[in-house]
Amino acid sequence: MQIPVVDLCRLNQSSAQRSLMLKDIAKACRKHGYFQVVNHGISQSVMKGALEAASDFFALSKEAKGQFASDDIRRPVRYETGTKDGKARSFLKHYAHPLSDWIHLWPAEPPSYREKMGMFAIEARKLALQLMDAILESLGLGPAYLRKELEEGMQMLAVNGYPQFSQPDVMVGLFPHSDYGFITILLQSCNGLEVMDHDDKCWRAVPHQPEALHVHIGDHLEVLSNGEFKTLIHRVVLNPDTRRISIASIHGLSIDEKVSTAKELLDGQQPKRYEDSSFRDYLDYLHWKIKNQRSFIDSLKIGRA
Ligand SMILES: O=C(O)CCC(=O)C(=O)O
Ligand SMILES: [Fe+2]
Repeated sequence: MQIPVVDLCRLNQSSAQRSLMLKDIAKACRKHGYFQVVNHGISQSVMKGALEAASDFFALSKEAKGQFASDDIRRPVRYETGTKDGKARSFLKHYAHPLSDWIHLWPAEPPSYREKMGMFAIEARKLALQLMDAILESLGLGPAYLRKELEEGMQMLAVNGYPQFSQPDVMVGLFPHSDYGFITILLQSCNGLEVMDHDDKCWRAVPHQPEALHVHIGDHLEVLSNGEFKTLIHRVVLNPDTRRISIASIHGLSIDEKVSTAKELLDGQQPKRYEDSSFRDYLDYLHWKIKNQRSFIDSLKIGRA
């Protein structure tokens, strides 16, 4: 499969190169809802360090990991594990921005966890701000659109561990879903991520490319763009050859800041198609959601009860 690739080198070259890159970004976001980014500025050692920290965390005793266990999705640091309903994933989710507000709540074991994961969090955020700037500009919203709000925005790291398993019809890693934020930057240790094609609705595997990072659109960018860019449905299949680690860095506005469709994109022909909502609204929605109810993004669509 042809994966759209964005080379970030071109961001800082001539303005002609930059506008070509913005066109590539807009095309990838509109047609696919995802792309791979290369020359992104995050060093191999920082990426390797984060994957090692994650792997060392998952190798800790049940008791050590259990102190973070909770099924209250509103907690800022939360561990969950287990094989249930045909899926097998362990994860540690933690808020990551502003780092000094949260890092002391992250695991103190393994001893290098905070440092290695913290480095990745900082670098991923820098990249996310650059990408979001470019994505919003590519939508026709002036440069620096929402920059202050995004700089003060939230970052959540989902650190995922999946077992090796070779029967995809018996057990998967993660069921189809979309992420709530503007964008997700994903680092993966090996294959396993699959994305749903916007056109034919078939699943496509996203190959692991060690030097690249996968980026996809989340619910709140669909809202901001009035549906011009669609959130990406994705899932994880278990790898038959090896255990798998992934780190998803999810970026959005701060917890109580409502995301509204950009007024610049609305007119008589293009009425507003989504309700405003914040990250807290998303958490509340998931908290109260009755099984099998609509997804968060569907719940925001206007006029489609
Ligand atoms: O493990 C992956 O590749 C994806 C993880 C994911 O979708 C998530 O944490 O939201
Ligand atoms: Fe996800």
